[in-house]
Amino acid sequence: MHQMDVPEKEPQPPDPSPSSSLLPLAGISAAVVCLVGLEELIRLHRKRAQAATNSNTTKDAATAAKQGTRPVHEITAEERKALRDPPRVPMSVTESLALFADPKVPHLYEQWRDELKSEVFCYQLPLGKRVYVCTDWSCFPELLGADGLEKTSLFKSFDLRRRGPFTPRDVSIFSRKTTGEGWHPIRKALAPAFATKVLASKVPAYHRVLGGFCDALDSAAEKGVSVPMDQWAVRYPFHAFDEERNGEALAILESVDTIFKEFAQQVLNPFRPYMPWNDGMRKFNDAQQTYREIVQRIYQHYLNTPAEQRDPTSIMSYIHNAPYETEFARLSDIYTLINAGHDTTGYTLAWGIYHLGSNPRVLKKLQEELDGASFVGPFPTYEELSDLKYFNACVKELMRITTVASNGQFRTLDRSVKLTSKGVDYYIPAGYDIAFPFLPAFTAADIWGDGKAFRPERWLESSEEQLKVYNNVLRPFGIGPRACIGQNLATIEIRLTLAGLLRRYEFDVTAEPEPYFAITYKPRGLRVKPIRRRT
Ligand code: HEM
Repeated sequence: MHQMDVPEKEPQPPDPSPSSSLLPLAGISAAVVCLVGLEELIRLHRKRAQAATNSNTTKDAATAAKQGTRPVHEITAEERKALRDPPRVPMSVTESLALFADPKVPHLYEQWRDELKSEVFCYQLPLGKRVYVCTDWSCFPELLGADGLEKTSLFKSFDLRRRGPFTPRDVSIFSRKTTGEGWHPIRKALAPAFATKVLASKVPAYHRVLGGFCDALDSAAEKGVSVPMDQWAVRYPFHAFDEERNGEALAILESVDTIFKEFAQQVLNPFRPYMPWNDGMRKFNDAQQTYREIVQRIYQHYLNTPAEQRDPTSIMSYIHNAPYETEFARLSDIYTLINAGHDTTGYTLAWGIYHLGSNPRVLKKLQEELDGASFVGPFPTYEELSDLKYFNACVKELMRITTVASNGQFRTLDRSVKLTSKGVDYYIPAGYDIAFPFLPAFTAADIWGDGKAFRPERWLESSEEQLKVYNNVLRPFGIGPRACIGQNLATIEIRLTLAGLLRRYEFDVTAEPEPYFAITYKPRGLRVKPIRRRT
């Protein structure tokens, strides 16, 4: 039997214990570095990035052409004069600090856009950091497409952390560089696992998971009690690896808040990973330790399965066979796929139940369509759902109005760019991060009219021209080479589960959700009472 050599062979972690005699010294040094030197370091770094982009334009273009990577057009001093600086959100340092701890950021993008009357703007963070924001979807393809910007290095914070030195070869598919070595071979090796044909062949397994969800809802319905749907919906997504390990996956998700909080802190202070005495870092490290063990168990379970019993088309088999540079990167991908796959689909389902539970008119129409369709088994299959027009419109509307990846795509400006929005040419300087949030674009009044209303009819009654615009804007899985690898899995999962549940139950919303952003956009606190339908 193949035994895993991770993490036994890993270097031991630096001792995070507060009793270390070096701790006070380390604390003082880090504090000095953080408080005095950090701003200067960041300023110098930005200056260097800017100078490098300015002086290396021709060299970069030649190298890029040679390597098959993107060419870089740098803005000349002459061009720069004609460009406008994006407006800045008026905000004090205290306000910006509070902002990063606030889980409602996606809404602020819309608020700022309206207050500043501009789809392109920036906000200042402490320590010389600045984040640019573009809410104008028509600018997305140029900067997120094939020759677009690189993912921000901040995404590394979402990776499984190695004990001891963490190298660029250890990061997951999520945070690897698009242009370097490593990302393409792994992405190519994993992509077949997410082909619709492969996923559709696993529908019987998905139905078993759905059956478990229904058993739990039946029991709640019999007792007449309400259930916390935000928590339940993440419990039942079809597990990316195998049905038995669902509990393990959940344990990872349970501490997603810890990761998010720490991520937000690291945006403000990139030295935090080197401050193991800090309480937030300590919790983060504890969570990471737990995750390393869980992910290791999940992979070991696969390795312990005799080869002839393994499903060669499972995601885990593809991970097992992919050409990872380090064994740790393999584990990091298992972790990333659980994180990226479970929480997103789970909360989309929870939002779906909320929207349908609180829109009796829409639910009635949808249930009439589902009742009128003929399904062979107790739950619909993927193919059986494809022709249900109103159902399809409801799913689209759900992916739009409370899109779970609400903050969209986040990139680093490795060059200065000209961004044209609503007829104005803006200058965005190299060295900063730029956000392309989805929620403002998916609900904008100038595109959707009543964009804040859950109205599936917009997908059925609009002109062809209008639908073309809608479909261009609504890209909840992102665009470009880094768009979501799991979008087919998510789509199948959301469709099968929603149709399966809504044929069987009415959902009485007993507690309204509080929209909450922690990596994804969640209906926190949503409670619903399931009521079995008489069909
Ligand atoms: C409703 C469900 C989902 C939504 C809305 C969603 C959305 C997204 C978006 C917008 C991105 C692009 C991020 C960027 O470019 O910065 C992304 C990337 C990614 N997603 Fe999803 N996702 C969903 C489900 C899934 C599932 C089910 C999986 C896997 C099991 C998954 C795995 C990934 C991975 C690995 C990436 C990074 C791809 C790369 O950088 O090459 N996602 N997702």
